Amino acid sequence: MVRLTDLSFGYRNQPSLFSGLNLSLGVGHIYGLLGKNGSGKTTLLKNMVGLRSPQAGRATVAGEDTAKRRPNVLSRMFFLPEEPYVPDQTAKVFLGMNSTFYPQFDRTLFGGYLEAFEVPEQRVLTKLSLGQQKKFMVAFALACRTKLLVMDEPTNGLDIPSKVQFRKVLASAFDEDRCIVLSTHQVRDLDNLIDSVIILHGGAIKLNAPLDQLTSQIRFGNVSGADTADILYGEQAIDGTHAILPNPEGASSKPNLELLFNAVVSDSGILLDYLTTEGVR
Ligand SMILES: Nc1ncnc2c1ncn2[C@@H]1O[C@H](COP(=O)(O)OP(=O)(O)OP(=O)(O)O)[C@@H](O)[C@H]1O
Repeated sequence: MVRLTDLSFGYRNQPSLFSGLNLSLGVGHIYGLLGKNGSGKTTLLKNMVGLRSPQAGRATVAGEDTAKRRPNVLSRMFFLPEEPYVPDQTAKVFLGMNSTFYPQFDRTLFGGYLEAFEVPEQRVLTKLSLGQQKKFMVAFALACRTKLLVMDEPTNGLDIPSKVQFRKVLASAFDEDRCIVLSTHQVRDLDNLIDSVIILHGGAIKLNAPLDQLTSQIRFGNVSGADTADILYGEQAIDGTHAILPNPEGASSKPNLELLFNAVVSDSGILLDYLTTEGVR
């Protein structure tokens, strides 16, 4: 569905952010793109959807270069920026002007999402609070039912109940024909929501793997004392060492995204080397 091939990009008069980057994303997945502040997540997503043009290499969706901004490609994807712009209009006027670009837009679903987010439908959009504006745009993005949906930091600015609602609504909107990409630097926000993780660090994709494939090869758990010998990565805590371990017996464990992220961006390459050996990366 999405393919970045040997992609290089840097802003004018700045060092290159990516050089020869490759990434392939398929339908039927909700990807979490994780990276530190300033690692280039937004820039990567903008290259993906054609809002920035690669200096070398290609970004394609369904085989077409997104930088060409062809209408038939644009109607199949939706990019929601971190701080979406809303016009000084009512929802009705906004929908009239924008939903026509998306042939699969579903008005009933949209109304249901707004209700779930408790966003009033009659108000002028600029009169909504920033959180309500964001939820309005999330509802619109989901209701467009595009094959590719890319959301940059979708949970930023949402209160805790809204984050819970966001998970529910997104899970209900997902189907096997869609590819959803969510970026965040707040790793915990994506817990129990994504099925695949992409980690961007140092201008490269350090990891791109389904969580079930990861947990078949590694185990997340707490260990203490003598058990620490096998650890691929660990962090000391009050209740022992929160650890990532080899998983030769294929035991099931709940992925700890924060620990995984810290392990991948740490200087220790032990976990990544292990995953390479096990064929997960
Ligand atoms: N329009 C721009 N012109 C020049 N430099 C930019 C521009 N936009 C971003 N940058 C720089 O590119 C780098 C990557 O920025 P980007 O916004 O892609 O990172 P990010 O991972 O999304 O960060 P965050 O998690 O803080 O949102 C940063 O060093 C940033 O200062």
